[in-house]
Amino acid sequence: MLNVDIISFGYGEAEVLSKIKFDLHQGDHLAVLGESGCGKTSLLHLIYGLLDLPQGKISWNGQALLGPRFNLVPGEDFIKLVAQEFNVMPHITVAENVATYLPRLDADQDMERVLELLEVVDLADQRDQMVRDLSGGQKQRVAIAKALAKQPEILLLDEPFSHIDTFRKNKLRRQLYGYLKQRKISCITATHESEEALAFADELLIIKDGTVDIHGATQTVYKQLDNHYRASFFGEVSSIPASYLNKSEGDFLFYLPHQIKIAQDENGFHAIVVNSYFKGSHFLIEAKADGNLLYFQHSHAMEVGSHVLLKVERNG
Ligand SMILES: Nc1ncnc2c1ncn2[C@@H]1O[C@H](COP(=O)(O)OP(=O)(O)OP(=O)(O)O)[C@@H](O)[C@H]1O
Repeated sequence: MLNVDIISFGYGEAEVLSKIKFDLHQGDHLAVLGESGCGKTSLLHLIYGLLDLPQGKISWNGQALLGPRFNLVPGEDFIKLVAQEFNVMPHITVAENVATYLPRLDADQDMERVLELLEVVDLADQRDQMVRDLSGGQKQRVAIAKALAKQPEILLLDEPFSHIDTFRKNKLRRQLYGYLKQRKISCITATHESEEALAFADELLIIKDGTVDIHGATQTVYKQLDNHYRASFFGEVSSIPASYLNKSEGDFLFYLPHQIKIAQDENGFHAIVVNSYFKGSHFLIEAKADGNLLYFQHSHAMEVGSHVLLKVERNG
């Protein structure tokens, strides 16, 4: 089990992370979400041991994970990090890159392992290509295969599919996260991609202003997207005055598009359609209720200026 207890961490005087405490069980997948600059990369680098943590403690199965002050070569054998500036060697082939960390005692066995990993990241056909000739997304996949070669117990992925097109992304995610689950490799991903977090992570951790905004099982967190910051990772957020909803919990309540519906009876609040955006399977309708912009889904485009009566359903 991974135990993270960051009391305080900063670069120099400025504090970047504080009071971040969580455990992650073997084989579980945690997705860390947060706005740019909130400290996701710093968190991964602390866990990996690229940074020293003066106040707090991080350990894996009881063994402290220490920074460069204590560990001349950062990182332990059982933990791998695929950083945003992925670490690949350009002047050797894809297969040779992946084989870098293998024991090299049995060439056939090594090649079998390399091919298995290249299948996971969909690069088997490129195995003899020089890495310098690959695209950014392909290099990123080589870095992932390389990190997996020696079967780590924990894999840290910083924006793992940022360079990869949507077309390929979904298949890769299924293959990679499926492989990690099957091998019980714990995984922490820092990501902006809520879809990936929802579909593949067991737990979500949302960081705000350097500290934990919410942490818990994915579906539990999803049911508690009740502030603007949290909800904004999962779609367009509508801020609706509590008075419209006859509620007294705060000035505004926050809803995602699928939680706002057209009311079929008179029990609703009025809004005026401002725009319709085609989303493929549906339209996203932008409407205004007094000065507040709202977003909801609808099966077809709506005429600009038309009146709608809306209601909300938190679990809709
Ligand atoms: N080496 C450094 N020296 C000083 N400040 C740094 C250093 N690295 C990061 N920071 C600062 O620490 C804060 C957190 O940065 P970090 O890269 O951890 O955020 P992030 O959430 O990963 O951002 P992004 O999503 O944009 O990658 C930022 O304000 C950043 O400017």
